[in-house]
Amino acid sequence: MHYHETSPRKTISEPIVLVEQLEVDFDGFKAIRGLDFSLEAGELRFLIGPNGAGKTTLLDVLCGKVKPSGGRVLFRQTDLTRHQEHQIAQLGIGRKFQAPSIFMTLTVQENLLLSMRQKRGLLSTLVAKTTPEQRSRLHYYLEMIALTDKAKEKAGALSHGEKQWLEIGMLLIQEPELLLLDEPAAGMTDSETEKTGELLHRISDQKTVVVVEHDMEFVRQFAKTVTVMHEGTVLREGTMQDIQNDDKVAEVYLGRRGERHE
Ligand SMILES: Nc1ncnc2c1ncn2[C@@H]1O[C@H](COP(=O)(O)OP(=O)(O)OP(=O)(O)O)[C@@H](O)[C@H]1O
Repeated sequence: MHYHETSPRKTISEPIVLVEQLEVDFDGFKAIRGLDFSLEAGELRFLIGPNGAGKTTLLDVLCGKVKPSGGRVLFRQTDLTRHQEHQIAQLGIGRKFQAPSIFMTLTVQENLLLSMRQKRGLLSTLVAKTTPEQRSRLHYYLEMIALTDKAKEKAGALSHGEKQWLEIGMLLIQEPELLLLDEPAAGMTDSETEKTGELLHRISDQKTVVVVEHDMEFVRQFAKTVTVMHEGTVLREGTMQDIQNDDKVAEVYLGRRGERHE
């Protein structure tokens, strides 16, 4: 049962995301079945679970890429199921996909400026004058993604990890309230992975962040609250310690690992 059904409303803060009895159907296959999920503003939430559990599909629903066949999806008071993907982005939900969206021949700072202007719907070109407000926003996010020293370098010359941070910066500069990230540390070196974890914590000081992650070491190190998904629904939710000691979670992972010889 959902906590808000039993708890008096005044004792809890309003969730930023509330998903109730979500159903997603792909040509008769139920990828999400009766899923309940909620997020408080300012959370850093990790989504884990075996392959095919529905993690990516849940992010796809939250950003409007996939339309549910049933249930409710609220962002603040807005019913997301009634909105298109671009409208959801305007509402303040930013999604980072695996495919790169940076312009390799432009500099780090030009990429960030383009992203900032896109949000405003201006047809500005790169030669347009930056306002002092834009400049200060640019510097702020360059610092946050630790690329200030590389602001004038071509994005194509960045390391894999730095490119990922630039992508995150391009989302952040549009100032979404909720950020959805799919395996943000995939393919990174140990040191880049560490820095990515720290970046996620810095971001969650101001925004709500959901991270789909397979790297359990990364989750152990940086997760506060973890949601474990299995077969299209939530299996468990809690701290990493709770999750690690849970028999059902172990069964799901071990069973799967056994099958697949991973
Ligand atoms: N467009 C689609 N059409 C049909 N089936 C799909 C589609 N997208 C996902 N699925 C199926 O839905 C289920 C959930 O997929 P999803 O990608 O959400 O899982 P996941 O937990 O993100 O898995 P992984 O960890 O492997 O990324 C899988 O069985 C997948 O094959």
